[in-house]
Amino acid sequence: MAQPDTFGRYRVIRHLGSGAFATVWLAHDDRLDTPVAIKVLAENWARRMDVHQRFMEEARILRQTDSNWLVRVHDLDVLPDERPYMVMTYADQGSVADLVAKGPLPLDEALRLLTEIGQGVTVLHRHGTIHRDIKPSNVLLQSSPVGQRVLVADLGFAKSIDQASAFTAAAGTPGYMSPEQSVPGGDIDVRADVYSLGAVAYELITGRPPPAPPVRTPPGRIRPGLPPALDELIMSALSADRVNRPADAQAFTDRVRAIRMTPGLPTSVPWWMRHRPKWVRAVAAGAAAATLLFTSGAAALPGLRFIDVRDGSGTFAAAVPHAWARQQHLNGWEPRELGMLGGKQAGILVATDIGRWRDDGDPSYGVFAGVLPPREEERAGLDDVVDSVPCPGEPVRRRVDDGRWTGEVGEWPGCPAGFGAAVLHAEDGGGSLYLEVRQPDGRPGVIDQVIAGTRLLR
Ligand SMILES: Nc1ncnc2c1ncn2[C@@H]1O[C@H](COP(=O)(O)OP(=O)(O)OP(=O)(O)O)[C@@H](O)[C@H]1O
Repeated sequence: MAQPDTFGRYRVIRHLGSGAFATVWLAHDDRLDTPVAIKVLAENWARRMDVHQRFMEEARILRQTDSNWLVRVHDLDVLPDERPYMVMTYADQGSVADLVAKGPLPLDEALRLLTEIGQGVTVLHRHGTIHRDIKPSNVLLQSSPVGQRVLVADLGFAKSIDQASAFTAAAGTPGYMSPEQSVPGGDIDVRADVYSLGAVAYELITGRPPPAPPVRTPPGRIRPGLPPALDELIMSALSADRVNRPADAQAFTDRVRAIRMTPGLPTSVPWWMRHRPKWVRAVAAGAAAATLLFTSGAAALPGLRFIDVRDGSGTFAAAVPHAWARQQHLNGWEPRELGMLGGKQAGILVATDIGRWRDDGDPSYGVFAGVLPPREEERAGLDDVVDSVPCPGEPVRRRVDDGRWTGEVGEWPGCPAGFGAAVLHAEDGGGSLYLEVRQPDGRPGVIDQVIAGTRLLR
């Protein structure tokens, strides 16, 4: 596709991207001295009357709504070959899809974005329009004097609420699309957009879109420590039956705003979710990391062979079942994720699939062990961690006192991921550890075996 020099009075600078129906160019309005984005209908669609009309309709809706939360259309014109083009606000900071491609977002940022996206969709609903294709790549970002601003874009599938219950072709993007949208001719209303808002929320928080409906794994299972009200809101928005969703974008956004006001919201992204690409490299480097693995001298459970794994700083060694040690992250952890004081400490995570650590829908087997910060050592106990554990109910507790460690173990028998945790203090005063074991088949004695083979090295 050759780059045109101009569209009317707008001087073309470069190609920004192409979608299924249109191409978007960055151009400059020399008269007003400002950059603009120009969307031109693709040649192969220009003669399809329905596509042509939809393009014009998108431009009209964006012009009429004229909102801070939606891409603004400043002009609409036609090229000599009769293809229409619209002149829009230029979003200079990419899209929300670019942000989430780097991993889950800090909670405060995710909630801010959700509030602004919800405001944009609310404007559409008030205007009598259903967007029908809300997804991270259709939410653009623009810098402004007061910080980054969200612009909901791409109304190519938008429908007027009055017509939506009449014949409606199936449209939307799998993963973000409500179940009723996948039925051709199915009647839809504003709650289809509420489903998509729930799907975007799910992705901002967990780093991945929700599974196909019906969605059964709440985001809090993947990212523990979320306010329960947020888990409830996202799961209700993702209800397969729209009767159970918030009534419209306004109702959804009001609830996000209320959650943003909750005191003491955890802000940072849990350490195990932050560096996914690094873990993948750690797996690739598995052979090199073999120097860190030794067959454990500890007496093993029948059928389960244990190996020693040392953390990258050489602070401690832990015994873990050999079959679980497919992926390793050996470079420390952030005890702040458990609400504790202090910065980064030595820690390891060894699991069958680190990306699914704490995912109850499809759990992995694994062991996490991390050194507790010195100020926490004296007072830390199981009570300090139960709220961060991704399992319902109370644990079955028992004391540990094996000559090397004293402390407390908790096991959650009702938890589908077979979850056990321990807070341990070295009897020689050398330090303290937090330990998690996940084993969906719930073999008894595994956590004791891990504890027996775990020791501080200095
Ligand atoms: N106002 C804008 N400012 C900056 N970039 C934009 C703007 N509008 C669209 N783009 C970019 O142009 C590209 C094409 O956008 P377009 O809306 O045509 O299609 P799409 O959303 O990528 O795909 P589809 O419409 O098939 O879902 C995208 O990369 C989009 O981010």
